Amino acid sequence: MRAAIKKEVKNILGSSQHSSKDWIKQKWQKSKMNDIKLAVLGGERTGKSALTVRFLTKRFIGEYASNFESIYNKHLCLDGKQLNLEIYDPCPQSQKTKFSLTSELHWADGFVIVYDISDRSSFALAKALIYRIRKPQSTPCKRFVEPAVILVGNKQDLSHVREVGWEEGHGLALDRHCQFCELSAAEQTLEVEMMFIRIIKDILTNFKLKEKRRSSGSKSMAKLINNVFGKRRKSV
Ligand SMILES: Nc1nc2c(ncn2[C@@H]2O[C@H](COP(=O)(O)OP(=O)(O)OP(=O)(O)O)[C@@H](O)[C@H]2O)c(=O)[nH]1
Repeated sequence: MRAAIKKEVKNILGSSQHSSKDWIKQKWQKSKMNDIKLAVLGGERTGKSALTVRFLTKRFIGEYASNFESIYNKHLCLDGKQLNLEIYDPCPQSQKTKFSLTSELHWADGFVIVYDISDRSSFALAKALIYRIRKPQSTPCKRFVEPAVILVGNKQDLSHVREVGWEEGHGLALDRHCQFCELSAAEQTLEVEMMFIRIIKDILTNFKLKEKRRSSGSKSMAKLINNVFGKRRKSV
């Protein structure tokens, strides 16, 4: 039954299921400025697939197969710019074995970290994931730009059984320099769309910052080379 639903979603989206091997190969391909890679991570059953599918199809299907990881592709136009979006939706097994996030950190330009407001343990996991993503680099690099992150408290329609307050989510996001929102994949289409647009815009801002640092880095290198070799030539 679940597999049939997944097949339906796949047909709607033109998504691709990848073995871990394929995915690892893809990570090292050079990204272009208009290629955006987004990883949706979080605890089990928090609604990662529901949010992704809601964004891509505007539909809420209710049950999603969770035995394989997927990368969905979407072409979109934002502020007049054509973008190729890839969204990685892991399966619970892959998340359990890959908590180090090494591959995800290399692959993704941004992260949507999801917890369920009616499940405190999912908030603890979201917190751990954010701390991992925001962990200072072991080899600091001037050109390094922190990946864009949005913390999402899903299942807002279950406020009557809430275990995590809005303030807690907001506080964690502020503390770790992330965006934050609470919403319901089950009941809201626009809010889900706005959430994805927010993170995509942050990623685009990061791209510009990286490009600026790269070009100022190569200018200073050219200046340095000129100073060293230029002077030497004069003295000969
Ligand atoms: N009430 C409510 N249920 C939701 C919402 N979003 C998802 N669900 C339900 O939560 C369950 C898990 O949703 P999924 O989208 O499969 O969650 P997931 O994080 O992708 O799950 P795994 O990949 O299996 O860990 C399903 O029964 C969904 O119908 C929501 O906003 N409100």
